[in-house]
Amino acid sequence: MDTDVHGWGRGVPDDVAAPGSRRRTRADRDPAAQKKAVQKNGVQDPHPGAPVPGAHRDGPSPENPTPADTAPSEVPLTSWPDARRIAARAPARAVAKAAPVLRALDDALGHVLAEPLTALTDLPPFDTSAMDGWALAGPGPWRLTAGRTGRGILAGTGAVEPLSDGHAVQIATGARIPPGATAVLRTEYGADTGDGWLYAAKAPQPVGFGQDIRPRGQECRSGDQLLPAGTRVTPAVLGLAAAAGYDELATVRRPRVEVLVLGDELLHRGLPREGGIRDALGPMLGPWLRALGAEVSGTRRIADEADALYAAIDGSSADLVVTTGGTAAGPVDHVHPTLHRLGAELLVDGVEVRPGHPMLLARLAPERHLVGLPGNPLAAVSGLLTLAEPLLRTLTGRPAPERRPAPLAEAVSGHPHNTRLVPVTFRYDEARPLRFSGPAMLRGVAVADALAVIPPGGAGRGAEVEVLELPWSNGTGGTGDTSGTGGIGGIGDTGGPGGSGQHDDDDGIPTQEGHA
Ligand SMILES: Nc1nc2c(c(=O)[nH]1)N[C@H]1C(S)=C(S)[C@@H](COP(=O)(O)OP(=O)(O)OC[C@H]3O[C@@H](n4cnc5c(N)ncnc54)[C@H](O)[C@@H]3O)O[C@H]1N2
Ligand code: MOO
Repeated sequence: MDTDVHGWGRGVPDDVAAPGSRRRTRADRDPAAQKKAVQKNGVQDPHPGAPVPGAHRDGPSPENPTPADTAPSEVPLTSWPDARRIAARAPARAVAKAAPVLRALDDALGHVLAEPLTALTDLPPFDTSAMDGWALAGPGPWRLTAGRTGRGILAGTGAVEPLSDGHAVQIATGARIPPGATAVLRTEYGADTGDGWLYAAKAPQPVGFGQDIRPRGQECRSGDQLLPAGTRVTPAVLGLAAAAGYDELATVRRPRVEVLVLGDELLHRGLPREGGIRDALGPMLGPWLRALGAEVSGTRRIADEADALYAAIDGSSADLVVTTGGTAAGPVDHVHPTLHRLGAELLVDGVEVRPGHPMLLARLAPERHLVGLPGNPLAAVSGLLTLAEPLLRTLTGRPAPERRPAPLAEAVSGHPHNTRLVPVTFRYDEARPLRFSGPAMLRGVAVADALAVIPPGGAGRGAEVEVLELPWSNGTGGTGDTSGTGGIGGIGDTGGPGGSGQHDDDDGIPTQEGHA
């Protein structure tokens, strides 16, 4: 496509002309740019001691001029790695203060441990039989005893009688080992001759000391740390916690998030009509934010009207307000002016990333933030993963995920100065870029496992790039054959508009090998 809708590439040389400064002129898209610059540069450092790149918070200097010293409409974008760092650090104080929430085990799934899970008991709590068979004392053959119940020793019985040397008693898996027992003989290895004697006639080898006994504390001792704080509660964690003696778990309070969807053109039912299109973000963001650990208090549609947006943000008590649309310079793009009116502190105002560069992060109050996602749907996903994900990670007390690079299955062209986030699917341990990944498209990301982080300038085939896994991904290389799910080798390139051309989609970025 010839049109450059992104402010870079063929049509827009300003980035290219000033690669060192990487500034863009904001005045053409925002008449309030000068005001914003003053506000952004005049705020107090939210992280004393922490550098806040691109925000010019350190007072005037030749390298770091005041807005008055520089062209007033030029505001630097934040680099993509810095934007993620700033977002991750933004709410640190809130987390430190938040008291953990005690949740019953059956209410804790998906939450995050606020404290380490420490064993409240030894596991196993007593010496226990690993098999159904006979508990033995010393070498055989053994004189059989019936035990107190006449049925041998069952699991869950209280005190057990000691076993004297040369004797055997029937025992069930999980039952307590009687004092004096030296091993367990499995049912299938023993021969009960009916005359009161037991022989290890069918055992493949002599019965060793301690055989098929699980000693007390084999898995853990009381007081051992089983899991660190920050662990997400999975079904397996629930099982372990129960085994270790817990009835309830101390969990991190889930951050409350409210989603405000802006755009009078958005329809909520039926087919697109009369210039209107379906709201793709309302249905997507709530569940996605929940998958990132948030409690979503609601998704509201707000009219393209400044006072309505002001009232919605001002009246929200959420820890994080997420807006969609209205970040650019259109006549009804009210996000920037509204943040200004609210006296909000812009921590990030534009990021060197494609798609999604108009994304923003603001502090509304000491412990309340707003992430402004661009309206183009894939740009909104980019903003979600760049700003909301790190911020929610901190608010939910989760550690940063390990950086997992994956080799690219084919070359991906890059922006000259900006990071690109490209939907990929994992196939045979490689990350395959997906088609239909233009800023306004969701068809690629709907079948993606991750977004690959393409550094400025692009990355060649086989280059190891960072990947941001989607919450529902099976993990790098773990999915095996994904053909038919829209990968390059799947339905994505078998037809349809944009399905066979050299360009990926309307973002104008060639994705075929050799064009990077
Ligand atoms: N003069 C400029 N124009 C634009 C710039 C720019 O820098 N200067 N940036 C472009 C980029 S890049 C993006 S991304 C968008 C961001 O726009 P907004 O955040 O202001 O969003 P809108 O204008 O409201 O919408 C953009 C686009 O997305 C559609 N949209 C919005 N919400 C939804 C939704 N919930 N579901 C589906 N689609 C949605 C909307 O209809 C528009 O087509 O600005 C560019 N313009
Ligand atoms: O690049 Mo925008 O951020 O069209 O999507």
